[in-house]
Amino acid sequence: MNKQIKFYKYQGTGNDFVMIDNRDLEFPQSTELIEKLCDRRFGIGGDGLILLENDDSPRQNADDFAPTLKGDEKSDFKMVYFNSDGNESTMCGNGGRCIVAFAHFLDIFEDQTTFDAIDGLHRAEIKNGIVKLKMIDVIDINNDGEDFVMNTGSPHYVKYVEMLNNYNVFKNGNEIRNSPTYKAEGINVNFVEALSDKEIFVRTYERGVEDETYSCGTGVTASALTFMDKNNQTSVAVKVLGGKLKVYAEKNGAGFNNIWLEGPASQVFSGTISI
Ligand SMILES: N[C@@H](CCC[C@H](N)C(=O)O)C(=O)O
Repeated sequence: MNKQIKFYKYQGTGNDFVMIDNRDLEFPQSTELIEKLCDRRFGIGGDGLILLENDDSPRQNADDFAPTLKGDEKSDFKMVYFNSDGNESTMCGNGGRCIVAFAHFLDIFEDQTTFDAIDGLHRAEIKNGIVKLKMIDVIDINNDGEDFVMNTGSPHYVKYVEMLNNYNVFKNGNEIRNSPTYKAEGINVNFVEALSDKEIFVRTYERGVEDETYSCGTGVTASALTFMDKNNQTSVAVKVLGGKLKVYAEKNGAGFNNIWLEGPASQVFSGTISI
């Protein structure tokens, strides 16, 4: 007999996700099923799939993220993220903003929340469809030739280019992602063009999607930090193919802390699918 799965589809600046309320742990998780649900022809379609679950993890390093959480107190929910290739992956910034909008829709919190993700606890707030998400601290920004490499919850490569509108993001992103240094672990590759001293344009080739997406939150964050570092700034506006985001951060030694990613996140449609 076919099983019916209730799903919601969310997007944050065009980075789109199949969202499932899995607080009852009934979702029959498998790589094949998730890949199929994310398929744009045979499934619902999405750059990734996200499970919203109850947070049952013992707290680790909670102080930085949520000083209000003590001992075995729980956060409001847990985010489990999978890329469209069906594999569980590291943090997704736009997915994080979308799950906050989803948890708000489910009445899990009113306007501010703390949730657990693979890279630790995240604070977030929502107002008029705009979600502001606190990202993990970035310890340092490394150089690879003239380019930059860092971890903003997921691994990112940042390269500055000109005429980004006409740039071959798929070809060049795929080449860097599959180069000997990065092939095994994989890396997300961001191409950046400065539009002014207040705004950058970012296009990203995503690991696990193995294609360019309309936006990548952890990639936008990484790109923004390189620009803010160079220009000694505490915020920057970011244009992506799917809309606009903003990043705020404070310099801390070789890295940054108090990093926030802000932008729209919304429900597109919902339904049931038989598997
Ligand atoms: N779209 C994401 C990044 C998702 C994770 C990435 N594909 C990886 O596997 O590292 C974002 O918005 O941050």
